[in-house]
Amino acid sequence: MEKILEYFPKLTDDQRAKFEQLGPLYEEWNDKINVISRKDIENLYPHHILHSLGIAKVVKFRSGANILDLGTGGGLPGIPLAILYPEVNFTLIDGTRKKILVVEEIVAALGLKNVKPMHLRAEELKGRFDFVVCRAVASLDKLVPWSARLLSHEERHALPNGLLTLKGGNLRGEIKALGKGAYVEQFPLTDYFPLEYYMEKYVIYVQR
Ligand SMILES: C[S@@+](CC[C@H](N)C(=O)[O-])C[C@H]1O[C@@H](n2cnc3c(N)ncnc32)[C@H](O)[C@@H]1O
Repeated sequence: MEKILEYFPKLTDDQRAKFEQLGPLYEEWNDKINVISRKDIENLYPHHILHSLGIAKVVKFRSGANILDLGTGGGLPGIPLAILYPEVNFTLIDGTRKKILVVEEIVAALGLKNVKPMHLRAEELKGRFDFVVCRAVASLDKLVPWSARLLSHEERHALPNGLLTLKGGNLRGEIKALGKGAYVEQFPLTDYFPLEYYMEKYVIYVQR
């Protein structure tokens, strides 16, 4: 929790309380349904919650924005972002029913009113969003077409609507495979969180 407070020092009491509740909730649910590597659950805050919030360092979502978390698993990055942005609407989808059950339980326990969990594959979803966010779901050549048809044409952020995905390692091949038509920007997470764990971890932005 200290790392969250260090890099997000302006949290309200309510946000802080909700982030504090996340630890015990994920521990409880991860014992029943594996949504976070059991080896790494002790690093929930510095490795998973802070990682999810990396997206908020790249773009500040505006009040009333609609954000899709594609392949949310147990709610990452969507739940931490929904705590940080209570005035933004989050739709969290996953193709695996039991993972959405965990999201539903955590959202209910936190009393988050701005999160809509749905058991659905991205290819079946209808709707329009300002940004599609995701972590550890698929290669860019899959994520880009899945998200492209779901992005709204109405622009209301400093960054044009697009895909924001958390990825790591050498991404040159994946980015090259998208071809010259795609505008891609790579934001190193060490710019925001100067920690060894975040070396070679990025937010990848692909413009609609
Ligand atoms: C490795 S998990 C990552 C979960 C979460 N984003 C995280 O970082 O903890 C990938 C998830 O993406 C989901 N997924 C993969 N392709 C999908 C698709 N086309 N539509 C919806 N969910 C998908 C899988 O069911 C799985 O739960």
